[in-house]
Amino acid sequence: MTAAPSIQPKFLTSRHDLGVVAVGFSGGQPKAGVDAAPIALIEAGLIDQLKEELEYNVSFDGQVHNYAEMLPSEDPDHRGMKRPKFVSAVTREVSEQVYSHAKDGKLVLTLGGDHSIAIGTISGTARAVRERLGRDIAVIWVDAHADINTPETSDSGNIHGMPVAFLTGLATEENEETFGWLKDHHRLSLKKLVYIGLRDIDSGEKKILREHGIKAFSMHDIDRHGIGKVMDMALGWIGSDTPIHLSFDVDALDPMWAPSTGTPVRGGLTLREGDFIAECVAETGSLIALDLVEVNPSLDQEGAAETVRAGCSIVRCALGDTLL
Ligand SMILES: NC(=[NH2+])NCCC[C@H](N)C(=O)O
Ligand SMILES: [Mn+2]
Ligand SMILES: [Mn+2]
Repeated sequence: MTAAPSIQPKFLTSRHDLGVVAVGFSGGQPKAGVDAAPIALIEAGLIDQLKEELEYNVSFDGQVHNYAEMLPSEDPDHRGMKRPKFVSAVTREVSEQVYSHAKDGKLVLTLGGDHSIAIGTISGTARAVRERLGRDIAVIWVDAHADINTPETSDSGNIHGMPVAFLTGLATEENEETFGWLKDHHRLSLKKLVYIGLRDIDSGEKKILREHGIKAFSMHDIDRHGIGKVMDMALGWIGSDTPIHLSFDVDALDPMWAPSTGTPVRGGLTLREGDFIAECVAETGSLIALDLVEVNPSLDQEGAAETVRAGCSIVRCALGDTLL
């Protein structure tokens, strides 16, 4: 039996209030099955643990949204993007759901879904925090990938490789139906973005990271300095007076710990390093939102239970489970 976390939240109304959004969405990439992740995580007991062991008052409508009714009748490629209208409509809806929790000062946990859903989650918290506290948020993006392709630099056309470009305004669109709904109040500053765990970055993305001087700690940096020093540097860059949204792609972990994911890359974080990142963010008291994405139980089925377990572990650590 674990005792409740001892975190002192700096930007939330209460230590105990948690909004959960379950996004069973796979339209940002081509592989089916990532939409089943929220159910798998919930069936593994995640939400019950948050209620019973970590003593959160969980607001959750009990629904895993699959957004099938939002599927547009036609959705042709646009600037090379696949399913642009569908992803735009779903992320817009997710943005509203996350916003409605965050505007009340609740911590928000979103269970994905592929990483395109971060267009919704981060825009939702950015807007709520601006309205509620008059501040900008920071984002810690833990991932093997940078997901900062613009439609033009992307080789795949998969929108789960583009969320950061849309959130930061590197990619923009006029049409409301294809991300034109993203306004300034939804956006994230490139200076408030920190990456951890990168090891598979497209050449166009490398150029973007360099040209904009984006703060990024690759696996190379983690090998060189150790995860402890990297977390000190990452959190030092953000500073102690900024609310943090943690967006955790399970493929940041080595496939040894999280094999069931759409774009696995070898040479990743150990589960302990992933948990440590989450614990360090929890310890700051600045966490306002957490995404866990890209768990796909139908890939590498022998590894699915392991991957789900790893995902649950990351979430519990970020919510304070392992802090004294
Ligand atoms: N969220 C992810 N797993 N993203 C993988 C992106 C892979 C590649 N960079 C692309 O643009 O398609
Ligand atoms: Mn990834
Ligand atoms: Mn990702």
